[in-house]
Amino acid sequence: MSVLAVSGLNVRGDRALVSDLSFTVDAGERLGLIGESGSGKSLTALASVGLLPAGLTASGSVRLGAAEVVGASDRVLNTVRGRAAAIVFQEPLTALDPLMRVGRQVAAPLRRFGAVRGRALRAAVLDALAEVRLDDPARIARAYPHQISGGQRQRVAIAMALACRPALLIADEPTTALDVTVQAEVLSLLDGLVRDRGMGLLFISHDLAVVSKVTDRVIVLEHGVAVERGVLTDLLRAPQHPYTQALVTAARQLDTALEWS
Ligand SMILES: Nc1ncnc2c1ncn2[C@@H]1O[C@H](COP(=O)(O)OP(=O)(O)OP(=O)(O)O)[C@@H](O)[C@H]1O
Repeated sequence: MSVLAVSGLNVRGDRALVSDLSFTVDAGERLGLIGESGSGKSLTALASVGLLPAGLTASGSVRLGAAEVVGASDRVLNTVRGRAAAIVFQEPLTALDPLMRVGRQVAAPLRRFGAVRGRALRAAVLDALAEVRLDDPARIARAYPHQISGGQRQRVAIAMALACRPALLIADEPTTALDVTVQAEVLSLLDGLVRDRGMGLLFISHDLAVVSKVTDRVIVLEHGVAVERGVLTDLLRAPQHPYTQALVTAARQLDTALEWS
């Protein structure tokens, strides 16, 4: 069953930003959306949950769980956001309130979706922080976002996204702002959590090497248009579109450079 079904999606501002895009993500399936900066990846993610910025409009169809997102009211969207899909953004501070202790922030979705209170809620917060492999969850829960590292903040953002038990996790460049070692740890964390929970994953990145670590199937976006799609290993072996060929060559060159460094 599809947890997300996008069909003929168009996003427009004063020009076409995403054009006639169609794809599905089934439960337990991982789809990578790859393309350079400005290719429409984030807008696709935002349109999928009905969060396009003001001034942009979507047409076509986005079915998220049981709801049609395109044209839906906020009332309808609020019933699916969080539960049907949760998003992790590149910059974890987007998801975190700088003035609120981490524990209270993680508690909010747990209270809302898990209906737990009091001591059980405090225990659930610590469990959620431990699940994203944060050492000393009690200390992290007491901290303000600026008192923990970028990697720890991204783990907290992941814990908050997962607290709603979403059927689909949308991860928009979740490791781009992190240094390479932390990046690898967070990718392996995401990989394990998605597998354990049987969630669908829509993983967005400009980096083919990163996408190849967590997804099996990819769509290549160029100027808002899907120019190639397929199983990642096939695409790496025999990219068809010139743009995909350029992405694969660039990733190989980087790999070779790293091997030699
Ligand atoms: N609020 C907006 N109003 C007008 N145009 C926008 C708006 N947001 C994004 N765009 C344009 O839409 C296009 C796609 O943007 P999008 O953020 O989806 O790209 P992206 O592939 O996610 O890139 P990046 O990796 O840099 O985030 C870009 O040309 C961008 O300038």
